[in-house]
Amino acid sequence: MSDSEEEQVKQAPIIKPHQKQQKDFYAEQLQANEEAESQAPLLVVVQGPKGSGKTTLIKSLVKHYTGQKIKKLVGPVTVRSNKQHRVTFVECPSDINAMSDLSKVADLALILIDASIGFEMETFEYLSLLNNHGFPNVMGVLTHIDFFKDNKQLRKTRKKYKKRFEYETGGNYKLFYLQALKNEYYLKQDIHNLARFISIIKIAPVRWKTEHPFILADRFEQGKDNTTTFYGYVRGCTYRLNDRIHFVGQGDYYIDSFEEVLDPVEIINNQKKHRSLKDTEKLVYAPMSSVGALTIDATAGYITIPQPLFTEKNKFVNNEEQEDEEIEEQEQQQELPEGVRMVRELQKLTEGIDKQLEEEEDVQLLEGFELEEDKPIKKKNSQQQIQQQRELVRLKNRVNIKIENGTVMPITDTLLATDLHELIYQNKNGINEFDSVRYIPKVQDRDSYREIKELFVTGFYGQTDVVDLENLEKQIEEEQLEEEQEQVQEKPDDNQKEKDDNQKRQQLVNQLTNSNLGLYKKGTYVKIVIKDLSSSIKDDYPMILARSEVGEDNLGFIKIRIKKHRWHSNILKSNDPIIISLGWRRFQTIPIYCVQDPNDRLRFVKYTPEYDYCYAIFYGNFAPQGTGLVCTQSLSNKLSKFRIAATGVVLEMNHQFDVMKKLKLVGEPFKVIKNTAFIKGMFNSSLEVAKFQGGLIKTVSGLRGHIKKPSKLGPDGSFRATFEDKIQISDLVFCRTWVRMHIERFYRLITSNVKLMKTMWELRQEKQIPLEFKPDSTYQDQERVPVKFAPLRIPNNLQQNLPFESKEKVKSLSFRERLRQQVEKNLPVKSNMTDKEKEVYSLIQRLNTIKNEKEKKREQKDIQKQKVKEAQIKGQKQHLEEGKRKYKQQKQKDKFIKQVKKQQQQQ
Ligand SMILES: Nc1nc2c(ncn2[C@@H]2O[C@H](COP(=O)(O)OP(=O)(O)OP(=O)(O)O)[C@@H](O)[C@H]2O)c(=O)[nH]1
Repeated sequence: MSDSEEEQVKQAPIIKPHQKQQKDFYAEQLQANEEAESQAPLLVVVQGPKGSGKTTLIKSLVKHYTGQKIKKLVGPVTVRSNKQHRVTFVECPSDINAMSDLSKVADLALILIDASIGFEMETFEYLSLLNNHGFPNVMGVLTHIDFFKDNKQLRKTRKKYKKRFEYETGGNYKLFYLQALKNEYYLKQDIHNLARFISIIKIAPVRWKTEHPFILADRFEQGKDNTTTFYGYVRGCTYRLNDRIHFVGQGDYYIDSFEEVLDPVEIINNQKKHRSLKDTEKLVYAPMSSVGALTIDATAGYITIPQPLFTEKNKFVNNEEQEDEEIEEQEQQQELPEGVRMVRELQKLTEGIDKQLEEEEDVQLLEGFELEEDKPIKKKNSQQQIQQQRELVRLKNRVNIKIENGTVMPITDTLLATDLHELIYQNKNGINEFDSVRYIPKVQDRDSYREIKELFVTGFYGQTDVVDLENLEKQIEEEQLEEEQEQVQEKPDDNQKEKDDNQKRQQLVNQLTNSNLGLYKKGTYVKIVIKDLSSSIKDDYPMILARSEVGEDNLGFIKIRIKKHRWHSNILKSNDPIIISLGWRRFQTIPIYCVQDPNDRLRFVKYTPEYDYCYAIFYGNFAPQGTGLVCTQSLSNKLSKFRIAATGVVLEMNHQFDVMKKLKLVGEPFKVIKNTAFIKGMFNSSLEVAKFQGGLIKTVSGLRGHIKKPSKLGPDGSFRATFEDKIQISDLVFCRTWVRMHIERFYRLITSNVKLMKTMWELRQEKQIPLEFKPDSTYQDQERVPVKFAPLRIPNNLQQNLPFESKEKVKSLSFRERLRQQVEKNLPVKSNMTDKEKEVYSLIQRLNTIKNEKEKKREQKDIQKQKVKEAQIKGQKQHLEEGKRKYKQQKQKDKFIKQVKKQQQQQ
């Protein structure tokens, strides 16, 4: 061994035996956990709009898996799909609460789409709910395809729906087609394909469920002492028992008792490889529905026997009719299976078989066959039965029966078939059981087999059929050999046996410790008792009992990222109540919306943006970061508009959040001395000024300044401020401030009998209050007078010190300019013109003056005309608006009066 290798060996950790044991133990535990995890029934939620075929689909699937027919479907239905796999089907009502609850628990969602209508609003709502509560596996199912008679149109529609479904679900999920209905069930082949897909589907883990155990109750009972008992499988993950439970949609309750009970649809744990089920192993568990003839309600179970099987025929019908009916019945019975026919005939009997046997000698046990020789053999319907008859008669003529003491008794002609059984099997222990399939008595040992064999000796005693006996012996020997071989094969080696024993023991220990520690693994069937349930339970509504996680029932402020749903018609308003579905709980709260400024300040916004994200802060129960949530505005199920108002995700939880609203204080200067200005109108008292001392202020023109001290000049609340330059007296001065917004501590858990807070809109509608008119809030035309600034005059001192570039230059003036200056300064003007030129010049001047005057007048007229026109238009507009307002008010009044009258009439 080289040095490096030696070093490696030295560095490698030494695994001690007890460490290995521990490692093995953990590996086993892990494996056991994995096994247990796979054992919870797959929860399939069947969702779709009204009349899309949800019930029909569940019934068809149950019939496919178990052969059982469900008459009335209520609540969850669990079926055994194969030995290791169970499936629970739940129908999802169109109620938004039920949809939201079931979207949180589904392993697989079957989304039904009625092809004759197309995608409906519920489908999009449910997809949105699934999206925000951790997207589980989804599958689309297209029903009502038989609505399309034209093949081309059908193909086109299927393609269109497939494309849309893929777009909505992200392209990873399948869309199944259910071609048609046959006898109120979908076609076998379609259902077979769908069932196969359900059985093999790999379930994507949803984070919420892997951390939050729950029970979807499939049965409940209400006791006399105000207790309610729920039964269901533990799902999600291992249930660690605590003293409280959250009944989704009902509230939190203390657990009275919680225990494991017998699983109604157990997994079959045998080692055989094939997983398919025998008929006897097929099982459906639907305690609230009526399956086949069995109906279970809260207090009792009933078996329904179809009408024709138990009603006695009317005895007073005339004979002809009766005969006709009998013929009809016979014809019907010929089509029925033999077993059914026998049972029906037995039901017709007015007295017991024993009595009939006593009274009559020729009672038939085998139909169409009489053992009495005198009587002719009756005509049979089927060829097979005739053959059977002949063989039996032949047997009867030849048979001699050996009785136990060895004597041979010849058969009498009148021997009854019933006596045959007694004669053959009398006093034989262990051979009374019949294998009804093969008609071979079950035998414990070889001797008894032989004894029975002797009973079937044909002919006289002594002339036994030697070949038969040999065959039989051979057969027995072969069977024994086979049995031994099987035993040898099945016999496990000692190690394996020991391992199995250990495993069993470990399982038992685990079970005991788990139940003592209050751990209930996923897939355990449990019974939960809670007391004093405050409201009644609807059995067609999902009953989800979730573990109350520590901290999740605490209340505090939560910051979420939220986005208005693109299909919701209105934007959301701050301080308007909203219903939020977060975690297991649904509650009403009052959020305020905000956005984040670059300096991390949360700035209040009155409405949510139309297409963008913003933040919302509300008072609610805590949920882990990253949990998705869905907001709705009401619980009403009117489908007039898209019910999901917004969706979001939890970002942060805290006892308080600072959401600030911008507030601009405006003031006017009333005295300006150089860079100092005295400002009024910004504050109401000198105390307020003292609070803002040192604060930053700004003029409209952009000059910055500081608030100095309260001033005695001017009204109360005036102050002295300094600016970086002298401000104008006409300037406005602003002070930008922020006000902390109050977030309401309002929280109302949604239960079945909760009263919700109304939104402003609802209140206005109810009380007929029109929108408040604020004249200040309306936009008005602004008339801005242009400011006349005084000409710039630079003092001589300053001008002398200025650099040459900025100095005033000596300009050479033109003749005209010089003239104007002379006129302005009243200096005598030297004229070079002749008299004639002067005359012409003065004439031109006069004409110009006249022209200018005329133009001036025309301009003034035009302006006046324009003003008149504008005034006319303005007047018309105001008049129109006034008219509109009055009309609206009148309409609202009429509506209100009508409602009042209606209410009075109803009273
Ligand atoms: N022609 C045709 N009829 C169908 C199909 N699927 C369902 N139906 C019929 O549609 C009707 C409604 O079916 P249901 O299974 O009760 O539908 P649902 O979704 O459970 O209805 P709700 O419980 O009212 O929400 C029944 O009369 C069905 O027979 C289909 O593919 N083709």
